[in-house]
Amino acid sequence: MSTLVEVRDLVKTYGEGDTATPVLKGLNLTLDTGELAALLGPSGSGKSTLLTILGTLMKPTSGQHLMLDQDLTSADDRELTEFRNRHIGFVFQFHHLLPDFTALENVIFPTAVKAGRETAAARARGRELLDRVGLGNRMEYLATQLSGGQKQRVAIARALMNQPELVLADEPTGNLDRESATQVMDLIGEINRQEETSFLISTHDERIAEICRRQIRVLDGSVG
Ligand SMILES: Nc1ncnc2c1ncn2[C@@H]1O[C@H](COP(=O)(O)OP(=O)(O)OP(=O)(O)O)[C@@H](O)[C@H]1O
Repeated sequence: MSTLVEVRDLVKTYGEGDTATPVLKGLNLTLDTGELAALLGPSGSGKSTLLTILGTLMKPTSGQHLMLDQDLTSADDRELTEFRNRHIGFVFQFHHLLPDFTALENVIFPTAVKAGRETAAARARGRELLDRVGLGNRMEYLATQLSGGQKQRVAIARALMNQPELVLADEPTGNLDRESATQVMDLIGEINRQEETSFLISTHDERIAEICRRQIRVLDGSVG
């Protein structure tokens, strides 16, 4: 397995002076291609902070962040946006689907907007992904006509549009009942096995974490 992501001595402190809040305190972590890893840790331990940095949405205060052998710590905003669009997908606790649009439109719009147009290829990929996540018969449903678990499966399809090497998921099952949560995790596991996409999934749910092959625990600003 090859190394996909590497962070070394990662430090993140919010604020300055009296209000400075150190969150990550020299964290080291390596993720390989094709990993399925759970990110665990008490509330406030810095899981979301780490995911936000790994997603290139925020820079660390100090430390090194490499992905696909590129040094992202020294990249500028334009380079980071391009890198993120090509290589990283996101799934959040709340699906953030556009309510007045169909499942298919929700899957292809973010990519279409970034590309400046909606192509036939994007529509074909969107349809294929919705089939993959078991929503082939719901493509034309509006987001508001879908259940919570179905919406989250649309969000997973959306995250996969650009064939990212890494999908970062921040409590993707946090808002779902047990059965839907298990279905969403089974789906993530299946995609991970079939496509070699690495997943890093923050969760409070040990049952969800056990489904993952690796458990990464954040404690006191570093990985235990
Ligand atoms: N923008 C910010 N400014 C100041 N402090 C912040 C900011 N974002 C997060 N924090 C603080 O950083 C710490 C870590 O927050 P983070 O959201 O990363 O934790 P978490 O492990 O994801 O928590 P949870 O499991 O509750 O979602 C918390 O103490 C939080 O208050």
